[in-house]
Amino acid sequence: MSFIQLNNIVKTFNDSQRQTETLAIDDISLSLEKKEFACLLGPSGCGKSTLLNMVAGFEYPTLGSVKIENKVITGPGADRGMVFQQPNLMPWLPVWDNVAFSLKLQGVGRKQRQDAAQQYIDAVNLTGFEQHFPGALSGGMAQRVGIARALLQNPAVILMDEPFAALDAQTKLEMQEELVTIWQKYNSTILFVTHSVDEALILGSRVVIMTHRPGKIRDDIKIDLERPRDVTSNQFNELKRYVLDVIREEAKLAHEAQQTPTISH
Ligand SMILES: Nc1ncnc2c1ncn2[C@@H]1O[C@H](COP(=O)(O)OP(=O)(O)OP(=O)(O)O)[C@@H](O)[C@H]1O
Repeated sequence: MSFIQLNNIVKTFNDSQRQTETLAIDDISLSLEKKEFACLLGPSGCGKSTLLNMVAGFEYPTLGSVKIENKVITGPGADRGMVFQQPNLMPWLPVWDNVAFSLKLQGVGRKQRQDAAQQYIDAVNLTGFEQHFPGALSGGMAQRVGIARALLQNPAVILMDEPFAALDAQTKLEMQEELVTIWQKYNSTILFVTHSVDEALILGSRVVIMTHRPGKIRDDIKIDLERPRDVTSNQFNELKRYVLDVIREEAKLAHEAQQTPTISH
């Protein structure tokens, strides 16, 4: 039995005003093992975020089931930490208090929250910035706070929706390296949505490619490259060529299909 199981997922969204429904995901089955770092890659609108949100418990499948440790997911839980593209920090709270926000909600005292936050602040290389407020942080630093906040709950699974998309290239590279270190240190299972082939191949132990909408699994590739990944190596570039070919073919099919996104009632 796999750690996370998505079984025959179909997802439609209804637009009651326009009397239409969108078939976003069409029969996806996917299993993730513990400690996997799976990157979800696919064209815009293919349902990557929807799949992630179902594992998070923010969305539910129309058909099929999403299970973690063989239990159907019925809502968000502390076993799953989410990191979004924007970290959505509380501007009136210093870094440490943002990181430990879930403990504040549980009524945990200040000293305990501060102590609990410290190891995660250190893990994301923000030592010394504990008392800074979000307004004084760069984009990369703010995203580090978001990651530390997710880690503090010691989740078995970290769900990441394009967390580095808004960062500059240099910061992105640093954050990718740090994330791999964190993944190795905390033995996390990560499901990571990205648009970037390079990012998927730098991070993933597995890259799952989706088709254009309605999303299906187009390819599922195990990435055995040594870490840290050498983006200039032949093996990296062979894989990159392969993935780019699949994506180009998918884009061509999408263009040819010229499919209308909605089904009228
Ligand atoms: N709450 C919603 N209501 C209606 N339609 C939705 C909703 N959420 C997603 N969709 C539709 O479902 C499809 C899949 O959306 P989703 O955001 O999962 O795709 P994505 O692959 O993450 O896209 P992108 O890469 O552009 O972020 C899209 O057509 C989107 O418009």
